[in-house]
Amino acid sequence: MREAHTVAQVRAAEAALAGQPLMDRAVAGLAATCARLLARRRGRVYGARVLVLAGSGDNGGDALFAGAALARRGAAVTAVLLAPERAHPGALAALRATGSQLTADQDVGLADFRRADLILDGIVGIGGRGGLRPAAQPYARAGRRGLLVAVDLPSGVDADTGEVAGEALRADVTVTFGTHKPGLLIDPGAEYAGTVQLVPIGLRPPAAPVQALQHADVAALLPRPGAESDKYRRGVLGVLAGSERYPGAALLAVAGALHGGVGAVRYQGRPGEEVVRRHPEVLLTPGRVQAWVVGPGSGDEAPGALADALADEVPVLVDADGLTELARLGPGALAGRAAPTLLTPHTGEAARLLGGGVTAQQVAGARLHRARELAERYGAVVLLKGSTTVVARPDGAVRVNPTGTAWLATAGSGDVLAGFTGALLAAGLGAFDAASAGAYLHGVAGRIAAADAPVTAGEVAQALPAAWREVCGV
Ligand SMILES: NC(=O)C1=CN([C@@H]2O[C@H](COP(=O)(O)OP(=O)(O)OC[C@H]3O[C@@H](n4cnc5c(N)ncnc54)[C@H](O)[C@@H]3O)[C@@H](O)[C@H]2O)[C@@H](O)CC1
Ligand SMILES: [K+]
Repeated sequence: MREAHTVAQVRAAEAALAGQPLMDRAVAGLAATCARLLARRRGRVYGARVLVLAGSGDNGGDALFAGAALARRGAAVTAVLLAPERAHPGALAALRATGSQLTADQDVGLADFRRADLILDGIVGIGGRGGLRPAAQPYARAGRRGLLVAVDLPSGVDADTGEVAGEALRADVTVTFGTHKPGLLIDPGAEYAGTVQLVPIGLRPPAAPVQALQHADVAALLPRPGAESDKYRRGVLGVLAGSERYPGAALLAVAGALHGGVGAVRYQGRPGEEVVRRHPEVLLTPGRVQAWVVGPGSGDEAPGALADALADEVPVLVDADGLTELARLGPGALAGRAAPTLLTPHTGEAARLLGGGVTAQQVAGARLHRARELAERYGAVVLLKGSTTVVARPDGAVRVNPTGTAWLATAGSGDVLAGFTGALLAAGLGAFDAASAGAYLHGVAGRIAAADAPVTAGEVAQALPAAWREVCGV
């Protein structure tokens, strides 16, 4: 599991270790990574051209110290100071002692930026506020041929949220210290971070408010039938999806559901005959279910379908047209429910649920904040889909999904996700776990099915068993 902590938590954990050589540990890890990258790229560190961009705080200090370490191994290092009068004095002295060039001339800096083999972005770290300052902005736009290594996080990315106000430096590798920061896991910030490497420095932060699960974590959550299981004990999922107008959504939601570890899927929507023709395993008779999926392709039938599902005191996953109807009704529609509700909006649906003129673009730019806001307002677990899928609980706990491929942005992909995740709910997972495991496996299936080429939602559903096997290591 990757864990991410807020700036305040990092500061508190650092304060608890006052007197320990935290910066030395950070710099040692940073310099070792840079040396490894240079050796891989050009065979050796000796003779490499390295540019250090150093701001006014300890982030700049880390970059300058690492530059000094590389200079001692024969790299030709230039440091550009963005706030010369406030640069870290000890780190400046260390770099000066190697005979490296120091300058405050940004034209020299930009020329070196374009031709360096490796650039260290130490403009600003967890102390950064409010986006890049004007002196740093040209570096976010300039072309380059070398690798860019962000120190702790890419300058311009908000550490706590992943939001980017204006511009940010785009890194190939981010070397982060002590713990991940939420902004490294959540888009748009995550996109700027490249590959993230964690350098342990001995911090002991509290429970992480933001987590990213990995294979073993998800494998531990997935349902496994015991010797005593029969189809009813493994759970039955009810699907209220599809309509005369949109029968495809029903087929895809059911296709996802059939791979989600339930004993049976009970389809209660309109195009029942077609569903059974394609999926003969499906039950059409009414009866008890352990969870509902409602909304994909429900069209005009969404109001009735949503009311039916919410009236049943079992977990309910609301998607697509169900969400549009819920946005019309408002959070009050969920107020009386004792069983969990899971909402799976894309950014447009999330904007509608939030109301008040919030746009899809605003949701995409502040995923963490908006997912938490929705979860709190509706008292429901929210799975906010998109370039980084974020799962938020009403108490603010968040899991960020690390799997997926841009090819998953295809028609019907969300229907498969809804059916599959609903099945995990019916199989007994809590809403937070079902949402995180559902998004995770759906992303792995997308990658397997797409293999770097366009993919259909049906193919993603077919790849779910392979994803399940990969994640469980069988
Ligand atoms: N505190 C510690 O124990 C450790 C800190 N470390 C490093 O220290 C960094 C934090 O250092 P600081 O607290 O000095 O903070 P930073 O170096 O991140 O930035 C603070 C400085 O940048 C200025 N600043 C704020 N926003 C800016 C912006 N948008 N553009 C330009 N300048 C801006 C501030 O005026 C302040 O002088 C971490 O990111 C990490 O790199 C590591 O060495 C590990 C140990
Ligand atoms: K930085």
